[in-house]
Amino acid sequence: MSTSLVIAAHGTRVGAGVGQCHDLVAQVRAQLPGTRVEAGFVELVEPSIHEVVAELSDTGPVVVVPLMVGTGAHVQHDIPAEILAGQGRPGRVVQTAHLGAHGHLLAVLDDRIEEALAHGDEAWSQAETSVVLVGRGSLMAQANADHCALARLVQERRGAPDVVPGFIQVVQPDLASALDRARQHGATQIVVAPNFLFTGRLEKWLAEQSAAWQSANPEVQVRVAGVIGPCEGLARVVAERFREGEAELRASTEEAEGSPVYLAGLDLSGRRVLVAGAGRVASRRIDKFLDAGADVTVVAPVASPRVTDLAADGRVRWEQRPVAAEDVHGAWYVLAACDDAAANALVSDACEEQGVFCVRADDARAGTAWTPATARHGAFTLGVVGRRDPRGSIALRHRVMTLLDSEAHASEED
Ligand SMILES: C[C@@]1(CC(=O)O)c2cc3[nH]c(cc4nc(cc5[nH]c(cc(n2)[C@H]1CCC(=O)O)[C@@](C)(CC(=O)O)[C@@H]5CCC(=O)O)C(CC(=O)O)=C4CCC(=O)O)c(CCC(=O)O)c3CC(=O)O
Ligand SMILES: NC(=O)C1=CN([C@@H]2O[C@H](COP(=O)(O)OP(=O)(O)OC[C@H]3O[C@@H](n4cnc5c(N)ncnc54)[C@H](O)[C@@H]3O)[C@@H](O)[C@H]2O)C=CC1
Repeated sequence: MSTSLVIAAHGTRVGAGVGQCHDLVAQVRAQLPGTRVEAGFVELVEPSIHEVVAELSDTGPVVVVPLMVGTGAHVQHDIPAEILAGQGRPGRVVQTAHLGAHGHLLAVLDDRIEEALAHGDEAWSQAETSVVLVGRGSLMAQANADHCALARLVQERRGAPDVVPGFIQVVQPDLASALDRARQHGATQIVVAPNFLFTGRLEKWLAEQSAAWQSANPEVQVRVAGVIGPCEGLARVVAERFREGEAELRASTEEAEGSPVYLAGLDLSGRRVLVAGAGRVASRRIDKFLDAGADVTVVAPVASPRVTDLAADGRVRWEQRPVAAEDVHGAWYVLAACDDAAANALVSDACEEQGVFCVRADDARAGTAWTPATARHGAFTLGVVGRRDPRGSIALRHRVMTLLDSEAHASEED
């Protein structure tokens, strides 16, 4: 079932801003062919986020990407509440991170500043121009701190002399104070760059406040850069957030499904096991076959020292040649661990035909058995097998063994 994308936007009273948002939605659609992409709005514009979430989550999983440059009350409270209100079955809708200081967005901010430098009676040089980067301002300290960090990132990226953060509402420094600071730092040319997504009332206030400050400070020249606007860079960040959300949904579905294989205990004693390949992977598994009393035949042109020793001691039979389909005859269990996919395929095909379980070390899905991560605990063997995630199995085994160890130490101290 394909996953849909809801772009959770703010909304504005300004029609042109709504139009830009719809343009962006079209650009995101072009980036994600085959994915249904719809916009929902926190306020001022229809439809609301919960309406869109309700409609799309009816037919499948949904990723909600907050179309917000910073984290704030909308990202932390309003959008989650809208999702709760809209989702039918829980677990099918995820909210991703907001846009944040993504590299593509930094590049777009850079473009807008460059456009302002080039635009006007004369081109300004980057080295002689300071920037005031204007954010919206939030009641949440973290959002404001993120904006200050963003200003620093813009400065490092551009090598600009000075990038001063300022806020259009709620907190200090407001735009006029930020411009004062830039002037105190020695600026004679300043670009006011809004970190706003689309045109709207914030952009209008920004223009008015910049003009007012300019007339009070005629010795300094001020230019105002454009908003981020609907553009490829922004669309790419949204598409990337969508893919992150999809991966999160996939992981949680997989978690709910568990491992696809059946974990069995095989009695291999005296039974023939064929191992094709005698390298690193084969060697670590052969010892476990021997522990279970198996009659092991190894077929490989080159063997590890471990296998050579075992063969010299007569504990395994090693046939020094490439493996053949006939080698599977009479085997109860087969490990294909050659570093050659064609050789492994030849073995797993023969096993499939003869109804013999076969581990494909190079391509689990082409085989019919998987090796669990194991550990001994007294008379018991623990086995962990996952969703084709050996490192996850190793990590879980480690956690279990650490718990068992700490239990043992605790009982020693008693
Ligand atoms: C599906 C499975 C089928 C099977 O082989 O049985 C499988 C498949 C594959 N593993 C691959 C890579 C690695 N696997 C390990 C390690 C272990 N792999 C084991 C089991 C399994 N591995 C099966 C069930 C997994 C599950 O639970 O989901 C362990 C637990 C048991 C054991 O091997 O005895 C053992 C821990 C041993 C211990 O510590 O005791 C390492 C680390 C290392 O070798 O040092 C790497 C290197 C890279 C990395 O770290 O990721 C590749 C890509 C190969 C390629 O690049 O071509 C495939 C192929 C694929 O996924 O299709
Ligand atoms: N499932 C797992 O846990 C892991 C699987 N792998 C996969 O397993 C494969 C083997 O890995 P390693 O043991 O590290 O390789 P390795 O290079 O140490 O050993 C390869 C062995 O295959 C043998 N071989 C090559 N062609 C053969 C043929 N036609 N017939 C019989 N034997 C043949 C070689 O002689 C050698 O003994 C890798 O290609 C990799 O894809 C790698 C790491 C972990």
